Amino acid sequence: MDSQTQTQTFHFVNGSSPSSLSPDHILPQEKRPNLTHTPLLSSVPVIDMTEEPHASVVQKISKACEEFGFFQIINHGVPRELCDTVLALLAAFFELPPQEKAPFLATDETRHRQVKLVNYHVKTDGETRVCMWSECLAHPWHPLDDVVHLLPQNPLRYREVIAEYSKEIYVLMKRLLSLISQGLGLEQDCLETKLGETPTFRAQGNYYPPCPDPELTLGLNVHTDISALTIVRQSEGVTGLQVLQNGNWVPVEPIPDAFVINIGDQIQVLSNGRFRSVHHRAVTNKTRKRVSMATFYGPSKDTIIGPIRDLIDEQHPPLYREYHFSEFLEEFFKQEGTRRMVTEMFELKA
Ligand SMILES: O=C(O)CCC(=O)C(=O)O
Ligand SMILES: [Fe+2]
Repeated sequence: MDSQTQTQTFHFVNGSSPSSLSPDHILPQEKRPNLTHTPLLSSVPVIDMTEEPHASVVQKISKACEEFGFFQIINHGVPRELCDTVLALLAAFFELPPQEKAPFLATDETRHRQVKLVNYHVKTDGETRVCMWSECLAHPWHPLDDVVHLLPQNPLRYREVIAEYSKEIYVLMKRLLSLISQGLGLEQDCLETKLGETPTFRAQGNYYPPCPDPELTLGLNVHTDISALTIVRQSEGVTGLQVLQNGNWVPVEPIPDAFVINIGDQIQVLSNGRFRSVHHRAVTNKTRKRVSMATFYGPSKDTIIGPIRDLIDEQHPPLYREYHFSEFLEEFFKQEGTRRMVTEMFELKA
């Protein structure tokens, strides 16, 4: 047994042990992952960020965003040790005794807190809540100065290491936004400008303990990311993230020292549907815990989002209407627990 295998120390924040699957984690038949039907043949493209010429990186990213909405990057310049430390510290936080995690737990009253521990759920038949097999720690990642004192103090180095990681991710995020803009045939700074001067920077650390019966539950329910762009660092050696591709769930295999990048709903709209925000989910596995750190970049509430004018012509009429991002968020919260149809609400019907 290696150090990844056992997770005896993990307890859900409500004190329950992950060694048995309580009824409140069991999904109704039609929402279960159906793992035996997962094809292993194809996965999302892997792009070497140092490849020459530069135009070929732009072209590969653009193709991946059109076809998959997801890709992985290697040789990205972020120190590997730093990323490993982030995941190790996240794991250490979730493996603290429940009473130490409890102050971070979001309740109905505290759900607007900047820093919060969330156990997501799905609402089945209107009211019944099924809990996901995960715990998530959500907080801003940039700028950190205003919130660093609200982040966990245990493990001891969490604040300091997140601050360092945040600097690296900031540089990478801007670089990716520029490459994606170029892939759309736009000026390098176009997407960053359209996403506004005061973007929203949210991070979510996800912890999935080993699960006694992965067929009956999910780590994270099917969703698209409502922001613009996501950078995910995932544990090595454990598969869990799956992406919907032509009606099949395709695993995003962990590649050493890679980041998973995905397009969110706002770039789908800005690109007038050319780049896709794709449904994805996290499944669990029987023997190993899995940890991931997702960092999101999105607009602020008062930013106006709509298809970029340069991408619209007679052959490409606008597919979406313009909206304030606050409207998008309102719709998102209204649809909580149901099938995600937020982007559809802003579609212009021919
Ligand atoms: O755990 C993962 O790899 C996926 C996380 C994710 O989709 C999210 O946090 O939005
Ligand atoms: Fe996601």
